[in-house]
Amino acid sequence: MRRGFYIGRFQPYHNGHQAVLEGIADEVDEIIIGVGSAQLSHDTQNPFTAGERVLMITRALETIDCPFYVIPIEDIRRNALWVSHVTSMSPPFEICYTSNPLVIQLFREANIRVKSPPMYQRESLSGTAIRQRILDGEPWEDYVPAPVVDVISEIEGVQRLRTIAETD
Ligand SMILES: Nc1ncnc2c1ncn2[C@@H]1O[C@H](COP(=O)(O)OP(=O)(O)OP(=O)(O)O)[C@@H](O)[C@H]1O
Ligand SMILES: NC(=O)c1ccc[n+]([C@@H]2O[C@H](COP(=O)(O)O)[C@@H](O)[C@H]2O)c1
Repeated sequence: MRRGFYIGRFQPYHNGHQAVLEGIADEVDEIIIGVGSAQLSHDTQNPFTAGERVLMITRALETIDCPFYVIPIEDIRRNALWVSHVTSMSPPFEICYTSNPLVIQLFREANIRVKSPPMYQRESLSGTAIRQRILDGEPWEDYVPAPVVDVISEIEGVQRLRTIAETD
């Protein structure tokens, strides 16, 4: 059984993440998606709770042809221990997919194979750009899978982000 691990904050989960996961689905038998910085929510860079992000990802991947698990992972203060923390929370995996330089370094030092997927339309497909569009009142819905639009609507996420931004 070949499992791949993909980590991100997913604030929100967007079409770039979806494209990466569709690619990973062709390479492994099962996917583990780590929802990073799980303890963070209700700030302008991290508006959504871990549970809300789990909902976005689970619904967006409903039709993917690969079994997957979504697990929240809180940050810890010691980078040197972080990979052990991750592996203690996750089903076993043999390859980590990430483009984050610190994550690459930490996994390589732990002798876990790392692969960096290509970036898709990075100018528009980034959590930062999408949060800014929401705040600016510009259309953002085309940059995330349709179920993510539904989840953000269900939790009144647009209003939350705007309210938080006023006080942050
Ligand atoms: N457009 C994209 N195409 C492919 N991979 C992406 C894209 N955007 C982000 N990623 C990757 O997805 C993983 C998770 O990223 P993350 O959740 O931080 O998204 P982000 O869009 O970079 O968010 P933010 O702008 O909030 O930091 C990282 O490895 C990141 O490099
Ligand atoms: N010491 C730690 O807690 C530690 C170290 C490296 C990455 N992380 C987390 O991993 C995730 C990486 O995701 P991104 O690639 O989206 O930045 C983030 O949530 C980040 O906080 C945590």
